[in-house]
Amino acid sequence: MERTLLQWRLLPLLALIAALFSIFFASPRSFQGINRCSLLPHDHYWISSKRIVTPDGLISGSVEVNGGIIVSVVKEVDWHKSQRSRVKVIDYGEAVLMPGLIDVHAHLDDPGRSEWEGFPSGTKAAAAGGITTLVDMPLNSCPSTVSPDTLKLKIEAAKNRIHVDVGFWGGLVPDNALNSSALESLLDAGVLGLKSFMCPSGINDFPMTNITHIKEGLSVLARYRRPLLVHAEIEKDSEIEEGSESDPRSYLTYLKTRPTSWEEGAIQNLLSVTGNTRIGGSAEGAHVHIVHLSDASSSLDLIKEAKGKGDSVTVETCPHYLAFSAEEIPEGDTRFKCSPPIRDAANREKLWEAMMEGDIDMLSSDHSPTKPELKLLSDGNFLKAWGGISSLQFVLPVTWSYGKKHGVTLEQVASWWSDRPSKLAGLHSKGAITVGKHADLVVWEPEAEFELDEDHPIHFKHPSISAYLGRRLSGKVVSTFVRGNLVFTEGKHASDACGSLQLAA
Ligand SMILES: NC(=O)N[C@H]1NC(=O)NC1=O
Ligand SMILES: [Zn+2]
Ligand SMILES: [Zn+2]
Repeated sequence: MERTLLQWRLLPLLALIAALFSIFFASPRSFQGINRCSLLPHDHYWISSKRIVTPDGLISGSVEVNGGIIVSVVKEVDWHKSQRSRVKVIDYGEAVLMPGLIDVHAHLDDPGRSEWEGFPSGTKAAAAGGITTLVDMPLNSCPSTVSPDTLKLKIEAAKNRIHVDVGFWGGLVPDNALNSSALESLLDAGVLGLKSFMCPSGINDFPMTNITHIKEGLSVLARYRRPLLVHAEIEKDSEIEEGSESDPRSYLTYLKTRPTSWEEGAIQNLLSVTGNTRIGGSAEGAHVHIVHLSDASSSLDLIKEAKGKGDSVTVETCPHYLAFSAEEIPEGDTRFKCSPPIRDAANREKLWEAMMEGDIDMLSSDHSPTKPELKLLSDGNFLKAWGGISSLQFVLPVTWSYGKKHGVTLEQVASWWSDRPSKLAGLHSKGAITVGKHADLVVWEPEAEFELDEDHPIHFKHPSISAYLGRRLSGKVVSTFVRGNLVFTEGKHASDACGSLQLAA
């Protein structure tokens, strides 16, 4: 008797607890309360768009996301009401839905030089620009990423501070290049591949490698099937005579210090060992990727020739080489200083031609900022200022704005910025809108124009040093999703930094 009474009293209480439980933990509102990684209170939803860029071409339809993964891609005509009755549908209308960009060449400078950029600001800028994965370069942080211990410092520094996914390249330097167990331990620790310089890097603890270092590095990389990225410039006599009275504020003076023969010489030297990467060669499985090509003449011809012979070689260029020309760089405007240098307008047109022909495989930002003091903006001395372009947030609109007149298609943009980079970095769960891949997505409006003035919210640390400031661009990023989390939309970021590390297994 007593027991039944107790049950009668307990039951309503239990029901109340159950109701409260369901309100707090199951409703969309409470989901938002606990998932601070996403601005969207849903884990399972559809995204509709009239222009979805898929590997099979542009479609009008919907993409279903569940648990951070793309679980279906359906054309509009095949999309039945029943499929979407119980889940959220976000309809972006005419805005383009594309795989998120993968930037395989960014210097985030963290730890050690986070006053130059840093993981939080750099990855926020990436999210605002539709970039869903960044691969961080091993130099400009302090120390450089050249060993398992220094990689560990990167991993620690990135913890809970990255708004998009991040992977790392390790450094191939004279200290580790001829020591296969040192390289193996760095590769075992999870770097996606290695990077080396054929000329001084400008960073003391990242010395340059010679061709023997590169050859040895490739033989280790072959076993891991990971790439070597190379800054291909080699020091030759400059066209400026010592002691001459050349004006350091003139861009032409700087251009003459790094002529095309520097790129050509390095590439010639580099390609003397890439034959080993051919099928049946001693370094089969390794791959050489030439970063930030600027010279569209003999250097490019050499690369084409090597590819023709079956060498495993790819090449990237950067939006700044496609947008700017030497002729238009104002006197003393060191925001445009980078290496290799931006060359003349005729070269820029040839770079575009190579992009359209497929001779250049992909794009990367080479976002390499510094403190404004080191850009020497008031001095305007091109020979002394830090070389590096700040562009991270704008690479998509820049590619589109300057590519339009060359007839660039949305599919090409997705190939240059997502598909090819995902393959280079071995990020096989990323890079395309297909079933089973991470739901890394960008929604953007190619037709929307905006003025990059002081009122435009810029998320990288030092907007004043960006050469893009003052430009009018077309292509506005509306939303960015990283593994299903809506990390950026309508100018706002999700509050928590929930990017994940992409370490090679
Ligand atoms: N250290 C570094 O970031 N260097 C980069 N800057 C640049 O303009 N080219 C580079 O390789
Ligand atoms: Zn470089
Ligand atoms: Zn770089």
